Amino acid sequence: MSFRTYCLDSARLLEATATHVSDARVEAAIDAMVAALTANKALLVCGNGGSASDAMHITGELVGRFLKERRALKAICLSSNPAVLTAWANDYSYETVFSRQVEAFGEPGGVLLGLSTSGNSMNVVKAFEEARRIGMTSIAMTGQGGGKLAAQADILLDVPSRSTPAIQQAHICLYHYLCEMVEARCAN
Ligand SMILES: O=C(CO)[C@@H](O)[C@H](O)[C@H](O)[C@H](O)COP(=O)(O)O
Ligand SMILES: [Zn+2]
Repeated sequence: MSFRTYCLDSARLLEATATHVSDARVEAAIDAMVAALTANKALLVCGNGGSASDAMHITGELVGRFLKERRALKAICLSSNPAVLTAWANDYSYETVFSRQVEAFGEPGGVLLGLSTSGNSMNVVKAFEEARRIGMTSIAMTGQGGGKLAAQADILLDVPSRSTPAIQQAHICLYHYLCEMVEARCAN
């Protein structure tokens, strides 16, 4: 496949995502994030592999800055502390590395944003179970249908594809949009 074809396929998936993921669902995600962050409640973000880097990317935009000068926003990445991840996975289980941190940092009124292209990564699914127990709003960014996360998430943003890298590319577009809108509404 040529790079041109690859780019055109990626563009087609973005177009399909714009149709499949309704503005109403995206607005609901923005509203939940803004409500939490303006109340100084934490936004927790997690994912595995490429989605772990996405979780770091999102929290970097919000703690630091995206496009505007404004106050810091309380966004915490659950995928980026190797001591916590390795100790807990080594002593207990990898399946609970994120739920343990939701227990530590989560609070009623906060938000959990989980990224999983399959929607079936058990550590992300268990983090959503813990978020529900605590009384947090949960947002899942997934591939088509949402997998197991579809039944757990309050708000599902599912990219209509089964290709992990293609879904991740659409996730970047989605979360940059979320960051831009959240930053605009949390400007002061
Ligand atoms: O970045 C990639 C593929 O593009 C991989 O590292 C990928 O994120 C890993 O295989 C993940 O473990 C996949 O997990 P998930 O997206 O199904 O939750
Ligand atoms: Zn990748």
